[in-house]
Amino acid sequence: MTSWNLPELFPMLAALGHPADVQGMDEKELTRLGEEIRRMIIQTVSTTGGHLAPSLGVVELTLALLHVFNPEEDRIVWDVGHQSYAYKLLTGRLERFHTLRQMDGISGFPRPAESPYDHFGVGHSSTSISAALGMAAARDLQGGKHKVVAIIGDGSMTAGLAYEGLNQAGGLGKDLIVVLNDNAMSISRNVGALSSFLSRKLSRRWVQRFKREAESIMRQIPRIGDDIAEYARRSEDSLKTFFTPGMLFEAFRFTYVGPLNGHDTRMMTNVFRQVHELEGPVLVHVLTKKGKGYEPAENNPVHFHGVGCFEPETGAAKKFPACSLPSYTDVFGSTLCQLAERDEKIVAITAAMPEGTGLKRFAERFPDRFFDVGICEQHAVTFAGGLASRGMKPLVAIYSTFMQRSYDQIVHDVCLQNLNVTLCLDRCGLVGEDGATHHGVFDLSYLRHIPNLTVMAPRNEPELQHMLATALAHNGPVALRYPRGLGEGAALAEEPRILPLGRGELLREGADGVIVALGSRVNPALEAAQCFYEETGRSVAVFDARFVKPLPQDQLAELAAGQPFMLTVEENILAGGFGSAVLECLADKGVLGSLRFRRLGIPDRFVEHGSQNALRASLGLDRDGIIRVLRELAGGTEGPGEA
Ligand SMILES: Cc1ncc(C[n+]2csc(CCOP(=O)(O)OP(=O)(O)O)c2C)c(N)n1
Ligand SMILES: CC(=O)[C@@H](O)[C@H](O)COP(=O)(O)O
Ligand SMILES: [Mg+2]
Repeated sequence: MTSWNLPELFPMLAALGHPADVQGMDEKELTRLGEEIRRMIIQTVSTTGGHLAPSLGVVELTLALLHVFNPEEDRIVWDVGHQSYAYKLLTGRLERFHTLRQMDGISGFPRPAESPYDHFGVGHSSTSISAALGMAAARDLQGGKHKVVAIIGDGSMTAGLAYEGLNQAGGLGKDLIVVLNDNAMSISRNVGALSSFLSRKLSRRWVQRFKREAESIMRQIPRIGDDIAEYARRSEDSLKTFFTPGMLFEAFRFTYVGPLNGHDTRMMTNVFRQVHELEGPVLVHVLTKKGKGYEPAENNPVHFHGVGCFEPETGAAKKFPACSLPSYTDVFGSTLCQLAERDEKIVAITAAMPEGTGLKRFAERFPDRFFDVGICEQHAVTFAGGLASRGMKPLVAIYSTFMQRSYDQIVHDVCLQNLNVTLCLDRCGLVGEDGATHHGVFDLSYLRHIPNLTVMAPRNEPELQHMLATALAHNGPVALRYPRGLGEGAALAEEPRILPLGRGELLREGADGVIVALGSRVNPALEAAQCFYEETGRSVAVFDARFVKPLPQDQLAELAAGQPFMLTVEENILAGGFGSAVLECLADKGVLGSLRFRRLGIPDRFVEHGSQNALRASLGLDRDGIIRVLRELAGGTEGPGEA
């Protein structure tokens, strides 16, 4: 794509000198520009992967916003930001758009470090209203006159944080515009009472019938019935207002406008111009279609929510070398179904991500024991606590990065009460192209210090099976973390077994040093030790700790005895992570002695986007990185400390 002749293929996009140029365009030009934007997004994402359907759904909305609001002065905050590709194309990133989500390329989400038009960093949902309100409060304190606009999806409106923002906005009464992009979809079909409320269809027939029946009832009221009926007839439009979603937002003291056709640019620009002059908080409700303008995505918005490379002509996934390996997510999902067949107390909870967490099959097999709570991670954990308090065995499957939202619920509503809740943290470690907002690199540090909680990580597929069985059989809360992507190719176990708690496994003997690895880093450690032996004749032991809590303390103390060095390897931030736990253990046992000790993990900074393998290599967490540290330790040289 770098060789594309942009002026030839995308003349209007290429001619855009400044986002404000959109303001001078007429309806025809905006339509043509929208077609170019769609074509660019489809072509680019077909080779880079990314959030296709969300971005295609807001092309007209983005054009209407930039036709009325000037991102030089006005502040525009996208919620999640996965739908911001059109916005990026219109705000100076056309030339770099082909680097989308690639290492050293532009991010898949708005990032202030990337562009002055990205007014707030997003990626986790439902933050836009709070952030926008903060910007409005700053504006008013600084005597500013610009507008602040948040664009939030109906799925993101299921999170409590959104209502915390609405509530304060209504209380403060500041000028603030919230655009609700309602496509009736989260990643899957949207769930919850709000979703059905928002999508309530006011059929003319239903309203007519309601009016007839209501009128006949009113007229039966003695003496005053006719007057009331007349009054009701005159206030007919309040009937519609009463039944539109407006009443919900008006309860938050927002002026409600809508619902509008979110693909009618002209009409939206007219409405935004009027809204621009309104005072106080305003909510504009637009109805859009996820994947609009690309039939495969319109027909399958779930698949095309976040998609890998595909053939633009058909939407078919681009075939990479046939790979039959199951993903960790697949193994999790199938094993859970196997265990749930024989234990009806097992129930499963997702926060709007049944496909991503591998719970789709469980939902189909055990519909009564499956709960999609919407994008409500905090609620999910406390809801599980409630289930466990009544003897159920709830399992909460939430990506590591999103589980960060549930920290207090894990402490207060699960571990403090020592409840049988299993937390399954998928996407732990470096997730790749989603980048800094999505890497699951903090969970070991935010979990291992919580009393009563067991924390473990599998090195391969059968270990995941055994750990899931162990977790669901354990009396007390358990957290299980595993990476995004394919497994190691280890044969699945016919029958998952219960592991001895707090016991690791020595996988390779050696007296010339020892590597203590965890989860996804165990196999690279084994490969590194073998390469190091072939290179130097030195034999380094490799130990899979399996448990971060309870740590296999006695095994670690025995392992350290007599060894020249110990190296820990984890895909978690070093601060407070697994290596820290091992170091604390050896220090507390007084066995550090003259042992040279090094920790390999994520350094004290946020890691950008790129492929998982490229990121692991850049941080020295792959086989070659581990070999480099073995050479330093064997040579007695102290390395640079944290990578
Ligand atoms: C806190 C949090 N949980 C989960 C996600 C994963 N996620 C990303 S987009 C999305 C659905 C958002 O739905 P909506 O806001 O309606 O946007 P749409 O994709 O429909 O445009 C989810 C669940 C997230 N980004 N943040
Ligand atoms: C935007 C968002 O937060 C999700 O769509 C996320 O990108 C999904 O990640 P996976 O692709 O790992 O399921
Ligand atoms: Mg939606």
